[in-house]
Amino acid sequence: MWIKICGITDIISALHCEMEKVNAIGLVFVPWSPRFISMEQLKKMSPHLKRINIMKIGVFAGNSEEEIKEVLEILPLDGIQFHGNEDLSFLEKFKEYFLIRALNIDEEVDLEENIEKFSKLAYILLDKSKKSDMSFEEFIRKVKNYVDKKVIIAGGINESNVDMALELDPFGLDLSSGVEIEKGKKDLIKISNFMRKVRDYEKNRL
Ligand SMILES: O=C(O)c1ccccc1N[C@@H]1O[C@H](COP(=O)(O)O)[C@@H](O)[C@H]1O
Repeated sequence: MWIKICGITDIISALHCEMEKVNAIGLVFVPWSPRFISMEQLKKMSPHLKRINIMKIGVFAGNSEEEIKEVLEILPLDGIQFHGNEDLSFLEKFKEYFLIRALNIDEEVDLEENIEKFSKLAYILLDKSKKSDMSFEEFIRKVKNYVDKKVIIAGGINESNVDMALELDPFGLDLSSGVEIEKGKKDLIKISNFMRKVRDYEKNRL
C-alpha cells in the first residue's frame, strides 16, 4: 500500500518517514494551512530534502502556474497534488509529474464523472473536508463504491481507524492530522505506530 504522510514541516520528520519506509511526504504550499511552507522555509529545507530518498509531493490549492513553478525551481518535486478547483487543462501543464487530483466527497456533485475525467492524468484522492461533521464510518461507506487502483483515500485517517480504509484496498492512503502532536507538528511515535499497523496488515493478508 502506497502511504503518503502530508504536512511535513521539518527535516527530522521527513527523515523519520524515510526510515519508516513511508512512500511519500507532502509539503503544503497553501497559505491558509497551519502546515504551510513559505518560500524562505523551503529554501532552507531544500538541500536537506534533496538528500532524503522519498517521494516528495507538493500540495497546492488554487495556486497559479507561476507559483507552482517557483516551488519546482527551489525543490524538484516528484509529484503535485491539486486540492482546489484545478481543471484538466491546468493539470496538463504538469503532466510529466506524478499527479494527484483531490475530490472533496462532501462537495463533489458528480463523483463518478470527475473520477473518470481526472483519472486519465492523475491519481484521485477522495477526501473528506476538514470542516465536515461526517463520521469516518460514513465517509468509508460513501467512498466504498468508487475505490480502485487509481484511488487514494484521505480525510481523518489515523492508527485506530486505518483498518477500515485498508479493507477497501485502494492504491494508497494519505494522512496528516492523524499523526500530529499539534497542528503542523508531526508526532514521530504516531508515524511509527501507524506504519507498523499498515505493514502488519499487509503481511497478514498475504
Ligand atoms: O494538510 C493541510 O493542511 C492541507 C491544506 C490544504 C490542502 C490539503 C491539505 N492536506 C491534505 O488534506 C488531506 C487530509 O488530511 P487529514 O489527514 O484529514 O489531516 C490529505 O490529503 C492532505 O494531503
